[in-house]
Amino acid sequence: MIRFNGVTKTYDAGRPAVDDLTMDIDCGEITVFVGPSGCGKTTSLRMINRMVEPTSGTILLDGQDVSQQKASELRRSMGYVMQSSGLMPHRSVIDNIATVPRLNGVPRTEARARARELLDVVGLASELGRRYPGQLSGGQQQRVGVARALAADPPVLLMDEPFSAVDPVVRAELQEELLRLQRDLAKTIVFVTHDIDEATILGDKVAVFAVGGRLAQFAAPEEILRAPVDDFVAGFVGRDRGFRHLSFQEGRHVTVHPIETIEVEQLGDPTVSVLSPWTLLVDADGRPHGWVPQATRSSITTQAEAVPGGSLYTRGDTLRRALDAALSSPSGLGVTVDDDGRAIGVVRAAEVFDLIESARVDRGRADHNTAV
Ligand SMILES: Nc1ncnc2c1ncn2[C@@H]1O[C@H](COP(=O)(O)OP(=O)(O)OP(=O)(O)O)[C@@H](O)[C@H]1O
Repeated sequence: MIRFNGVTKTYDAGRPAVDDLTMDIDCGEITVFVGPSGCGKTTSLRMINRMVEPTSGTILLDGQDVSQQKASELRRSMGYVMQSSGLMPHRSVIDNIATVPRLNGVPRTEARARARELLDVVGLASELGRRYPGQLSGGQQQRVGVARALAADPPVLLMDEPFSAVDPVVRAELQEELLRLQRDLAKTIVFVTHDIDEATILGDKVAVFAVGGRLAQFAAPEEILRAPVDDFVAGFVGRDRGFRHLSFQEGRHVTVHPIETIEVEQLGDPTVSVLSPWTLLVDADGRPHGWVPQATRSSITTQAEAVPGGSLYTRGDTLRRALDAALSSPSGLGVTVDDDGRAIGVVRAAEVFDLIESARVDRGRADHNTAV
């Protein structure tokens, strides 16, 4: 566990960058520091590995005061990933990943072999290992940054806005990847971001910092979205918090209705009759490829002429995903797929709303019972 005990950092004589921070960060979880620019997130993170020294207060790592440990050793014992990936441009990807093990005295061949394994762990093809960082995309560089941080198998990973320099699609992939990795590795991860969406997606716990380095709320993301502790947190969490909160409501009970489908090869075949106003176009494996409206059914002969579909809902995923699938679909029907991506039916927005409403009523009752 990492314990901040009344930690204050004042850089100049002025206002503290971090003000009397007291919090416990649990092992094996992702704790996210989030807040507006300049509120002390990075300073707090860097005090954990002594890149920054506190002005007062103590930080304990598994009960040991970090100020009593050698800063260089402490830093090497924790993985650190930052926004710019921080890779050394004149070293190959493999040698970048092998850096810390080499500093720790691991022989070169062993360190490289481990680095190759890590490429696979972070989802990169092994041939990329021979390239230089400048020959990789931004997203690939960030994956290498994660691999490098994992190379010495540290129990603690410090991540400072690691995904903020990549485009939203790559960013979402990297977030998924980090969650997947964490399911296997169960590291203690402290992750800094200014993006509340990223914080609620990744965090087991989220610490919302206010300007002036004050910890405004520290709780599970669901609680922060449902019950922000003050106006600052409510404002920071933003107008969409009701919608975001749906990410924490499971969609197990959403009804999946059957839907008429037509295979790509059947397009333009006059003998294939279609009755529904919207027919789902699928490939030979049953994967969805858009919609065929009844009105234009006879004129559509290729997949490219079909109406593009919305987001897909994987059965059992959250209510947010179910609702998004329905609302983003041109037919108003959210295409639902199984774990292999095969279409199994559709969900309706109105029915998702009914589930949201009954969950709200149940929660109200539970809160009432707790109160009495
Ligand atoms: N080395 C430094 N010297 C002086 N002041 C600093 C230094 N580093 C940070 N600060 C100040 O401390 C405050 C907190 O900065 P910090 O970088 O920790 O915030 P942050 O929440 O991580 O911000 P951002 O999201 O913009 O990175 C800011 O007012 C910043 O200007």
